[in-house]
Amino acid sequence: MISISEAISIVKHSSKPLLKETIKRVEKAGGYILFKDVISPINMPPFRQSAMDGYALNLHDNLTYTLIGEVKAGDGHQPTLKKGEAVRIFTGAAVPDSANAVMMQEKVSNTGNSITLEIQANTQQNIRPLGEQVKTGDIALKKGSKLTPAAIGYLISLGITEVSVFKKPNIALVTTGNELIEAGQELTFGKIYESNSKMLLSALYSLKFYDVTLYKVEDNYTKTVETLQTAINDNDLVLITGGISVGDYDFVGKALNELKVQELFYKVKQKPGKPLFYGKKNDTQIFALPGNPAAALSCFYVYVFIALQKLMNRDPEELPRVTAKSVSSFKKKGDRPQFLKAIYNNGTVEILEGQNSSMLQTFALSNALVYAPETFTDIIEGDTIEVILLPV
Ligand SMILES: Nc1nc2c(c(=O)[nH]1)N[C@H]1C(S)=C(S)[C@@H](COP(=O)(O)OP(=O)(O)OC[C@H]3O[C@@H](n4cnc5c(N)ncnc54)[C@H](O)[C@@H]3O)O[C@H]1N2
Ligand code: MOO
Repeated sequence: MISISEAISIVKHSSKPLLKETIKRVEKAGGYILFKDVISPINMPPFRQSAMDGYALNLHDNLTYTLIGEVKAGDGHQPTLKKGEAVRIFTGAAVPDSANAVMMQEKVSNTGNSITLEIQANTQQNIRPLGEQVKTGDIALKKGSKLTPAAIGYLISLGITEVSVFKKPNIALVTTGNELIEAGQELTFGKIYESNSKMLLSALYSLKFYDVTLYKVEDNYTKTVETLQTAINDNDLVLITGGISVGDYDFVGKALNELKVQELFYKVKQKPGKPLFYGKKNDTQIFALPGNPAAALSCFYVYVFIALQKLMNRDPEELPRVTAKSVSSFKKKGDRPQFLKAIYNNGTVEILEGQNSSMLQTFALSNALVYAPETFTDIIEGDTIEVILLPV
């Protein structure tokens, strides 16, 4: 049995960025990382733009200008202004080539055929130059940039519709167990509703991983081998729940062995999640999470999260940890370090009742996990303790 810190370090060292390219529609590429530089196909702005509602001027030494026309946003015409002439203009409209300043209308009095400025305009005032943001052929966004909402808007503003991005992993979620039936069906005696797959699917979606395939397998050795083989062949990351402990019908460990999955660790000194398995086959990473739902989710946040971040070359590698003052007391049993479901609030933390790894009710109220190391026996109200903040 290895320690939590050893297990974390093995996951960190064994997961590498998935260096595969995929092409995405820009509007669907939020959260992805650019695989290549994006070159701008146009100047932005594509023409000299007015930044104000007002008047475009061909400057001269006098404050009064003759009004000769109008250009609205979207107009394609280009009036020619002689020195001392002006056109009415609006924000976003093309400034005529012959105009060299725009004065906002608040600083102008209009007499009909002419206008008078309160103060003289400076050359190029209130004109957004052609290509001010980016020029045709320049790098608009560099390889490695994250596609934030602003980046999506920027690329679309350049007329770009598709981008090359780092592929996100294809993820398999495999549930095992004869006792599992799908919510919506009648609950017969001895069965329970299968919740791990939807719970982990939701956790993956919230971290923006959408390429997830669900697999279900009964407690049958041959079927477990077949299902895991397909899941491993077709995916970059495989998350299995259940069947990893020592019972006669826990076939996951034996199946992974038959499939020649390289074991990187099995069993971590922690509560919950002792029978956690982590391994690799070729470039596919495999986590066998304990079937107990709260243990599966706790392992997801502490270990699988790291693998996901590393696959995407994202920071931070681990969920944030802070220290907080406990507002509750907790009696720790046994010598395994524990992750405790808790509510963190502004520097304080409340450890909840009901820490059993079969219980999701407590987890459903939590936004944090308290880390109680091996050396702790009891946590007393007022103690300063380490807290992992969950992305909920
Ligand atoms: N003799 C021993 N027995 C057990 C040990 C041990 O060391 N020696 N460890 C216990 C610990 S700790 C855990 S954690 C569990 C892990 O067992 P498995 O990973 O093999 O999981 P299962 O036995 O298949 O299921 C455990 C529990 O979780 C329920 N479950 C499973 N899958 C789902 C699902 N998809 N949705 C909802 N609930 C699920 C299942 O019905 C069981 O109640 O082993 C202990 N035993
Ligand atoms: O490791 Mo188990 O998760 O304590 O029930």
